[in-house]
Amino acid sequence: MKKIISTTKAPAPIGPYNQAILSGNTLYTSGQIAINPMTGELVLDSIKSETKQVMENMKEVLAAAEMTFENVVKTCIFISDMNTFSEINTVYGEYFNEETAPARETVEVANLPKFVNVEISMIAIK
Ligand SMILES: C=C(N)C(=O)O
Repeated sequence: MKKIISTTKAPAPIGPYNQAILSGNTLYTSGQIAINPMTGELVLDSIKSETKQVMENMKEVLAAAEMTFENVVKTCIFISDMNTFSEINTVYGEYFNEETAPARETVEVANLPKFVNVEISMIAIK
């Protein structure tokens, strides 16, 4: 069974995808970028504020599926510049308990939608 997860508390999709799909007990989120859902504007002031907006958006997507970061088992971080890795980790780490943090990969990519600097997707289990 495939259930579409949707919330106005996170940015609306900017293409032909949904914010997340729940399949059984598993939630597959789309990649979040730093769009402020209230204004529709990108938050690109600093890599830290950009990462925080991404994580806040993701928190709302998880909440729409009645989940939290505690449910997350895997994440994928796409970044435009590996030199920002440390700052992204600092913000990202504030959302997870170090001992139960999910599996993850981080990859530098040539470009991201809307020319943002970071995009994060997650898989979570209920
Ligand atoms: C932002 C996205 N997740 C996308 O364009 O696929």
